[in-house]
Amino acid sequence: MGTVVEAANKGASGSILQKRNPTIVFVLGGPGSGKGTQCANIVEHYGYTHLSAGDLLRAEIKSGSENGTMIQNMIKEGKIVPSEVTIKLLQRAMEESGKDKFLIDGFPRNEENRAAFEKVTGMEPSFVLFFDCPEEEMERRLLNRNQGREDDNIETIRKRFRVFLESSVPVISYYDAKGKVRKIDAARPVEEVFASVKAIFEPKNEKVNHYVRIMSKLYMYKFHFAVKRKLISLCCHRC
Ligand SMILES: Nc1ncnc2c1ncn2[C@@H]1O[C@H](COP(=O)(O)OP(=O)(O)OP(=O)(O)O)[C@@H](O)[C@H]1O
Ligand SMILES: O=c1ccn([C@@H]2O[C@H](COP(=O)(O)O)[C@@H](O)[C@H]2O)c(=O)[nH]1
Repeated sequence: MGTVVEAANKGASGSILQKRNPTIVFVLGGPGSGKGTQCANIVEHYGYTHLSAGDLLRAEIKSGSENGTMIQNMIKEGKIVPSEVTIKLLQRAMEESGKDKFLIDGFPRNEENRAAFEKVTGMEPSFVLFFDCPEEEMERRLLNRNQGREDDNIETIRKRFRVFLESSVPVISYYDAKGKVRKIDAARPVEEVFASVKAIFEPKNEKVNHYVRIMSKLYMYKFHFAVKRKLISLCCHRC
């Protein structure tokens, strides 16, 4: 049995998902910046499927998998779980969902995660949503989160901040150089942050709304199908 990257090299992986040509948005930001909170809002308003890499890893521990102890130790230390493990979980969740619009929250955590994901799945994110928040605010939020997470203690939180700066910020810089980062000031109240998030997701909605409006108008006028297609292509050149 080889690694997921070896499987990708043999062309054995990524194909089912790739065929569906899914939209992928990576949601990044420091621990406690509010990624999960805002993802829930995006799911509600824009119909994305939310996949939190951290949640998938925690579920893997609970399932009693052979990797459980290793994952638990990594999380306790704020370290990054090997790409193989996280990518397999993400791929499985995407495939099993049957959906085609994903918010991948808290991944990729380092350059190796990023390169392996792109190689294994053959897919890149449409864009990266980056929640920018000062450490003091993130620390306050994590210490008040109260969800019984083993890594929400001051010692692990400090380690997670260091890993974020050293390993995850370079991933954000990589996508920034490609013009794919949408940065949000996450130090504001939840509703204000979501107003900025909406502004990023709205243009796509506009495009769909525009198409739906045209279709319903043409349906009303009972045009011949070929004429409808021509009119849509002329009218939707901006889509
Ligand atoms: N804008 C905000 N203002 C104040 N509190 C917030 C805000 N956004 C989220 N919170 C709270 O901060 C805590 C952390 O938020 P959340 O779990 O969404 O962060 P996260 O970035 O997903 O964290 P992690 O990376 O550790 O999983 C939660 O208790 C949440 O209710
Ligand atoms: O891609 C990932 C995502 C998470 N981890 C580990 O899990 C914890 C908690 O992650 P959250 O995103 O805060 O839920 C993180 O500190 C890592 O130890 C990972 O290794 N890889």
